[in-house]
Amino acid sequence: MNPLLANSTVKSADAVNNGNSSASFTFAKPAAPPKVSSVPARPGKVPLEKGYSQMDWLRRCKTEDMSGRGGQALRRDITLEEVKQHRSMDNAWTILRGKVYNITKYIKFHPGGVDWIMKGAGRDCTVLFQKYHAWVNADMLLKECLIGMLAASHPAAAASP
Ligand code: HEM
Repeated sequence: MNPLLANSTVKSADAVNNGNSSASFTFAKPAAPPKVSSVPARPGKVPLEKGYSQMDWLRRCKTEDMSGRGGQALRRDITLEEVKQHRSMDNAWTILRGKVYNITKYIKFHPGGVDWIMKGAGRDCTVLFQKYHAWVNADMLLKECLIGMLAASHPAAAASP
């Protein structure tokens, strides 16, 4: 009989040593494990296509024009209305802490998957970003995707440095 199993009845060592075969004790039935929801607490990372790791991304950032600025200076006049025009897979901008990024080329590299990052396309993704991964260093990862800053008149522009 396995004493680790619920309600196993075994003779105690004293009982055996004393020849008192009537002494015995019962293991308490362990509490049932807590019910676990089938919905994960966090959505988790998705498998990415070969060649789409964060290391691949950083390597490509050294040679490709990721922002689409084509060497033009950073802008300081981007409005939310303009950002809203860029919310498709092949043309996606987002606002993060007052900065405007062209994330089109990053989409397939996003470790959380395309669907998640597209929720931030054409809008301010700061709240979503903070919710899922406030620790991610977007300044570093999206450095080459920077187009400019939100126009100073926009409330979210206050978050820009
Ligand atoms: C726009 C810039 C974004 C960047 C640079 C970015 C970057 C990343 C990185 C590096 C990870 C992996 C984190 C890890 O290793 O634990 C990740 C995971 C993830 N991201 Fe993003 N992300 C961005 C936007 C978003 C947005 C807007 C959403 C939600 C709408 C989102 C949702 C997620 C989720 C759900 C994961 C999986 C988290 C997990 O591992 O549990 N991301 N992202």
